[in-house]
Amino acid sequence: MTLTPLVYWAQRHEEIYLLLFITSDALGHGAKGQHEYEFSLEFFLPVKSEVRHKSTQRQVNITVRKEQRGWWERLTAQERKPVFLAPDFDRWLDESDAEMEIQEKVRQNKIFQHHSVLKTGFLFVYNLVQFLGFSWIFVNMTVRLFIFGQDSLYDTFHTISDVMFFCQILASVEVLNAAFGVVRTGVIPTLIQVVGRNFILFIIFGSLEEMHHRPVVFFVFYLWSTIEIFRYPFYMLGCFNTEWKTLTWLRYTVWIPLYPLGVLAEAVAVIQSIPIFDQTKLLSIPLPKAIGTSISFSYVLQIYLILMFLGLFINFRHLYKQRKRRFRTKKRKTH
Ligand SMILES: CCCCCCCCCCCCC[C@@H](O)CC(=O)SCCNC(=O)CCNC(=O)[C@H](O)C(C)(C)COP(=O)(O)OP(=O)(O)OC[C@H]1O[C@@H](n2cnc3c(N)ncnc32)[C@H](O)[C@@H]1OP(=O)(O)O
Repeated sequence: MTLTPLVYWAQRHEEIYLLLFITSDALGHGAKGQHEYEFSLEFFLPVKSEVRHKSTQRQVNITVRKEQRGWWERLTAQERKPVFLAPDFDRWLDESDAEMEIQEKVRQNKIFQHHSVLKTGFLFVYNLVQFLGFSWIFVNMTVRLFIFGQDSLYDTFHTISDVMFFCQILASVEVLNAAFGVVRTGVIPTLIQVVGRNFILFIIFGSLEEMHHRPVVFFVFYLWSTIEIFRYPFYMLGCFNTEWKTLTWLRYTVWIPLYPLGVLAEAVAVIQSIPIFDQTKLLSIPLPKAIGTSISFSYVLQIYLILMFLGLFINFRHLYKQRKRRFRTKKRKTH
């Protein structure tokens, strides 16, 4: 038995919406089981041949595009409305409301485009500044290593630290970017990365002069900057939705040896600093007079050593997932 569905309709200047309700009692037939549904409409004016539709078990949504933009005084060519046809009040708008809806969409679109240009510009400049900073660090350290050999390991802090301070303070922006959804990444891995590095830079190296001449500074700075000279240009290309395959591969591969080595170098720095904090009592936590002593900062460092390996585990897993995701989907243009 062929049934006629209930058809609800609404229009916009460019489209017609039809909503078909497929119920067995459509138009009062009250029949059960599987049925065929059929209806025909002669539209008021010509429409385009391509039709979009989405169905669920009980309804079908159809969108038909008008051949010419405009407002129709009715849906069908014949003046008498077919019995199965009714207005879709959920989507019904009169002509002026539909016009306002279009204007609102255009306005929203403009705002979105404006925001998107600002966001891209901001990210591009941020990544460029970081790239230049870390490149300067990397090139400077490499050249000094070639010229001065082993001696260069002992004065890394004095030659490099100002630029490293600048880049790492600026890197805090990445936590905000992640937190406010400016980039599609997790807050926790970014926070671990930024807090972890800044702890080493400002507390271990920055506050202890005794650490400034240690070769460990060289290894930590070199490992940090090596990944960043690939990561930031990768993001710069990403701002324009493009990529260079080799760079992508490097960004998502070089961390595999660098990250554990980086954490190892940072751990060595923390371990080397423990006796210095013990001797100097720097940053020690004072206790009430009744107890009469203070807690050495080295206890905090021991806890930090454990956190470091936890951080390593979380970020290693995160980077591994990002790598898998990246090499699974190849949706970007390649150059
Ligand atoms: C809660 C506080 C606890 C503190 C505990 C402290 C524990 C300490 C542990 C410390 C361990 C840290 C050790 C570390 O310092 C050692 C080293 O760094 S060694 C050197 C090697 N290191 C690395 O390789 C890591 C480098 N860093 C990173 O990769 C990132 O910082 C990280 C957050 C770890 C991962 O990056 P992300 O999640 O952003 O991954 P993606 O690159 O895949 O990006 C995801 C999407 O976001 C887009 N994006 C991200 N940033 C930008 C940007 N600046 N500009 C434009 N676009 C950006 C990116 O393109 C991706 O988008 P899409 O998916 O569309 O391509």
